[in-house]
Amino acid sequence: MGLSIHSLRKLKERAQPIVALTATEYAIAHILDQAGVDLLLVGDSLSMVALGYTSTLPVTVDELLHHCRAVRRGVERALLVADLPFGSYEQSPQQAFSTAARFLKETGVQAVKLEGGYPRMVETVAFLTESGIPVLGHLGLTPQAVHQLGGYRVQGKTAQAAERLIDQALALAGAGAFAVVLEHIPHDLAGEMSAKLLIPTIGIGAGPHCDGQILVTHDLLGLTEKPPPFVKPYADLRALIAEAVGRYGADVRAHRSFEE
Ligand SMILES: Nc1nc(=O)c2c([nH]1)NC[C@@H]1CN(c3ccc(C(=O)N[C@@H](CCC(=O)O)C(=O)O)cc3)CN21
Ligand SMILES: CC(C)C(=O)C(=O)O
Ligand SMILES: [Mg+2]
Repeated sequence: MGLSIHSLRKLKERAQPIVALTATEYAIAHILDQAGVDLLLVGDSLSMVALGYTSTLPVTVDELLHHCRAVRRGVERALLVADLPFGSYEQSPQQAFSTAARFLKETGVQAVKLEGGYPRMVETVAFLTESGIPVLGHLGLTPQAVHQLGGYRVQGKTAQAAERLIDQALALAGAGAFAVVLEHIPHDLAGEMSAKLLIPTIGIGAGPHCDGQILVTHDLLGLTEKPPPFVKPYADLRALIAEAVGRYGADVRAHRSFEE
């Protein structure tokens, strides 16, 4: 049996950090799952890293469903979560339910993530969880609101904004969210929120005091041309791929055998 939302809660209770990453397709997802990642998110960031758009806004429900089906075939152990894309859930709890139900029915993901909090998304999270759909919250830098926020800046810097984030996180937990992503907020604030909440926090650019961490896999592996400033690169696959392809090209052009 793979991990469930309850396994994540137990990890928090035992003070064991949750390891999370994004997944976009079958082959890499299989490697990440076998490597022991606890949670895999088919994030709408694939709009940028896999589809080449300049924001997360253009990716459609049908495109994300396609990626979720591919990832699902590669994942046995990790809890599999799908981002609900911009425009597919904000109108009403009913719209969110219809979209989320498609993800669960058509792809086999176990939960959905949506961005935002007070007051509308709290109501939506309650509606989904009461309908049996686990929801991962997402507060702080919510990239689908990039035009509202005026860029991908740190959020929650003033005392008032910090207070508001804490209130929203508590409200999402009260509405039944099984965990919440905290993106690009001050590290001490993320620590305070992690201590106040019974549900796990999963940070990205939010410091080491969260109950878990998530990164975009393309950033971790060094496949992104200009990754966000909070990413520590663990590999340089761009260089590795360029070098391998260079050697292959040299073999081909020299009529060298490349079969043995
Ligand atoms: N590949 C990738 N990785 C991510 O982590 C990611 C995405 N894409 N797409 C959606 C959002 C966008 N993210 C980002 C992108 C840029 C910054 C960044 O450069 N921040 C600067 C200031 C930018 C500004 O003021 O406009 C900073 O110093 O905070 C932060 C988060 C995080 N998310
Ligand atoms: C990085 C995470 C939190 C995300 O929302 C995404 O990849 O779309
Ligand atoms: Mg996302």
